[in-house]
Amino acid sequence: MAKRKARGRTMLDRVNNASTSHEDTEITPPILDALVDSNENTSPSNTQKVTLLIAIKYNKSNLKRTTNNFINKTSRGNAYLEKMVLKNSDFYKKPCSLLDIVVKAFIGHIAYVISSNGISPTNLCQHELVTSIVVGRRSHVAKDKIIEMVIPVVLGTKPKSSKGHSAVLLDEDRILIIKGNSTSDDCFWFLEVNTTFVKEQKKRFETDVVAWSRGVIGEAEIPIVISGPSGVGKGTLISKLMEEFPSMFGFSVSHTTRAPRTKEQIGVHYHFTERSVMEKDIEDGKFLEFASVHGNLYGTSIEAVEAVTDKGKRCILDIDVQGARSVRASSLEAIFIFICPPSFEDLEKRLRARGTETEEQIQKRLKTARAELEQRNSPGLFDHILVNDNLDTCYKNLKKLLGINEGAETTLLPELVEVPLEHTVSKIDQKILINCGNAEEENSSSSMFLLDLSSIKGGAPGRTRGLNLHIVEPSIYGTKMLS
Ligand SMILES: Nc1nc2c(ncn2[C@@H]2O[C@H](COP(=O)(O)OP(=O)(O)O)[C@@H](O)[C@H]2O)c(=O)[nH]1
Ligand SMILES: Nc1ncnc2c1ncn2[C@@H]1O[C@H](COP(=O)(O)OP(=O)(O)O)[C@@H](O)[C@H]1O
Repeated sequence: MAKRKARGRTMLDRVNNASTSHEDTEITPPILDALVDSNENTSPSNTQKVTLLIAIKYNKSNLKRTTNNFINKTSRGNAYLEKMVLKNSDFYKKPCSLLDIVVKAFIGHIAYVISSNGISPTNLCQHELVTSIVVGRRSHVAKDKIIEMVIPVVLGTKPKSSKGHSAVLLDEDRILIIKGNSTSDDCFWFLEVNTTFVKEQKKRFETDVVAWSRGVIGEAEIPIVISGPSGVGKGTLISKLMEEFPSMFGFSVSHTTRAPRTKEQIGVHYHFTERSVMEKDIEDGKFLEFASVHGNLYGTSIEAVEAVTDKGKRCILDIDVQGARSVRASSLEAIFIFICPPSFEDLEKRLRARGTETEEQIQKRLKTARAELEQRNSPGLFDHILVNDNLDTCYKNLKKLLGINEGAETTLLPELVEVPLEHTVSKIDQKILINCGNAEEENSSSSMFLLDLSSIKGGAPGRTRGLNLHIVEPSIYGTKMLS
């Protein structure tokens, strides 16, 4: 540790010395000066795949830089340093708080600035991680290095307040953010900048888009989409599954504009909402899918799916066939099951016996049901079709295809560990070494973790699953797996 620190200082000094002329440059938001341009010796000849991350602490009184810690890694072995200069410009509506830690990652010509504390022109979220994206077109660089700044549309639930974080550029698609002072269930976040989902959203919004996805330790299974005509027994089957395996499954609570039924609870069965509110949220990209069913709007919010995954549970979605089609077309990986009635007459009987709809509504549902039943064999849409004739038999078949054995164990949540504010990270292929030891102690072995990202799945919209976290035990040159 001590060695790494000393080497870092030397490299930073070199850049400082090589570029002192930039010290006084007045810099436009967001306060970046890509000094690397003036220092070709340390910058790679072309900057297509370079990671550069520096965390700097700023002092409230005079905003002087004090280098706290930096990590310098490149995916090609090339390395260059870049310095950030922070000026107390008009850009800041308020003075910097005591410690602002800024982390920046370059992907090609784009610099992603991830700040802990309000480094954003809007400066709205003082205590939230705020994402700004800065596009610096280095080929057109004149005096001022940064010629364009873009605040992207930020999708997904953001990480909550953090005093500091480090970051690792994983590939050209996503940046891993490690929050300090957090436990491992809320510590690992992915800022997706160019994944398939983000690319789709960029087209949709016609602007820059980034998306947050929380990393979940362990092998959470992919979500289950259950579809089928109204009254076939979807809700009944889902309730049985959740009652028998409460720690294994969680229900994605949809939004709907329809009125609640007598026994339905807000936030449990549905989030009942106004059409105008829901339409605005859809417009803002908060929904994974939505559809107009029987004259009402129904939709699955990204947050609804994330809320289940965050609890380490497997998410179940009860959605209509249009919704299933949208999810299939999206980047959310899932298993798709269609529940079929033994006959149309049985379906009608069940709908009537349920007694929750007026005759007019029943007629609407039956009409839709015919169309839905026709689509069950639509190529590539459903993975399984289950006939719900005898309820117990159908339930057994459902459990079988989900791979649940009789008397299955409930899911064990992984042991939690804490990553402190002060930590360093390094990356070797898909493995991230997180050193939380005291920098002054050479053999601070007690808090070193290895985060293995080689089997990650999912991602925005929704969580990134399959992270494996190990405690590194240098004394025996081994690791202990936590997930
Ligand atoms: N696309 C989509 N469909 C949904 C969603 N939530 C519920 N649905 C579907 O909307 C339809 C009507 O649901 P509901 O009003 O609860 O009536 P029920 O199916 O007769 O109990 C059903 O086919 C549900 O699967 C959703 O979030 N998205
Ligand atoms: N296999 C079955 N045989 C007879 N009735 C059933 C069966 N499965 C469900 N039901 C009943 O049918 C009605 C509709 O079921 P429900 O779960 O509400 O359907 P959905 O959620 O698909 O609209 C309910 O009254 C339920 O008790």
